[in-house]
Amino acid sequence: MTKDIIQLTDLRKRFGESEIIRGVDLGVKRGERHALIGPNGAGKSTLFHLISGLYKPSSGDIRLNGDSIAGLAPHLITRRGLSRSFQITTIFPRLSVYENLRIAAMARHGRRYALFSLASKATVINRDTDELLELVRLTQARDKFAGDLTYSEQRALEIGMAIGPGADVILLDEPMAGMSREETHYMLNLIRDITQGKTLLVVEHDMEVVFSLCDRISVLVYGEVIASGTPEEIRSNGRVQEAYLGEVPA
Ligand SMILES: Nc1ncnc2c1ncn2[C@@H]1O[C@H](COP(=O)(O)OP(=O)(O)OP(=O)(O)O)[C@@H](O)[C@H]1O
Repeated sequence: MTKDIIQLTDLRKRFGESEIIRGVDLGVKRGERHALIGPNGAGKSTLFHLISGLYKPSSGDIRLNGDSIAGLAPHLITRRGLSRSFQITTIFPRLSVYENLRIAAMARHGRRYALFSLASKATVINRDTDELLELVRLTQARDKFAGDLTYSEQRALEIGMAIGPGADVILLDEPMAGMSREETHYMLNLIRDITQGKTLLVVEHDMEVVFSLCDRISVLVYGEVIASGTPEEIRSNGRVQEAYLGEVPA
């Protein structure tokens, strides 16, 4: 089995005349935390949409665990063990925190679940939901409407929804967007915890977060990966310094 759990090969995406993803080769190793960074409009969200199945590639390949998932529908990709969160909030505001997470926990058992008896279904799902509540640190808020949570609690719930189905690979799109320093710190610890033993691919603009959280970083500029490496390698890369104009922490 390949070491790369996600493998992109000469991946391209065109919208009409414009090629937004221009021949991306990228490997994400099993068990690593990998950041995808790049200036606004570089194509980071587009790349996430391609990996998670929201967009179909114009050409090239996407492999998950060695198998091609290029062009598969999002729910089929989730079933193969890849979940993502979105920049926009995807929780159900008029359901409680517990009910939201219960929906995500139900997705964990897929078709196998239909074979359980009613009683064991309830037991397994309640256990998984309690575990999720604790993992995203929302046990105190379990009975609140999701819509009444603070902003950072909503983002934590959203991450819970993304990991609920039990994915090995988690894609997070700007998890720190709009957060204060304190909230960022809280979220950073939470992400460290929930991605323990899993693979994380994260798009994030906060360079301090990227450099402290991730094992490897890839830099996307105008639809091309200009560098991929450890934080040290990325920090000392001339092309990255040029693209970032000193935003990379020393
Ligand atoms: N559906 C679409 N149709 C046409 N152009 C699109 C579409 N989606 C994205 N683009 C274009 O692709 C380019 C890359 O957009 P994308 O949102 O992927 O960048 P990004 O790196 O995620 O930016 P940001 O950091 O600002 O979120 C932009 O120029 C955008 O206008």
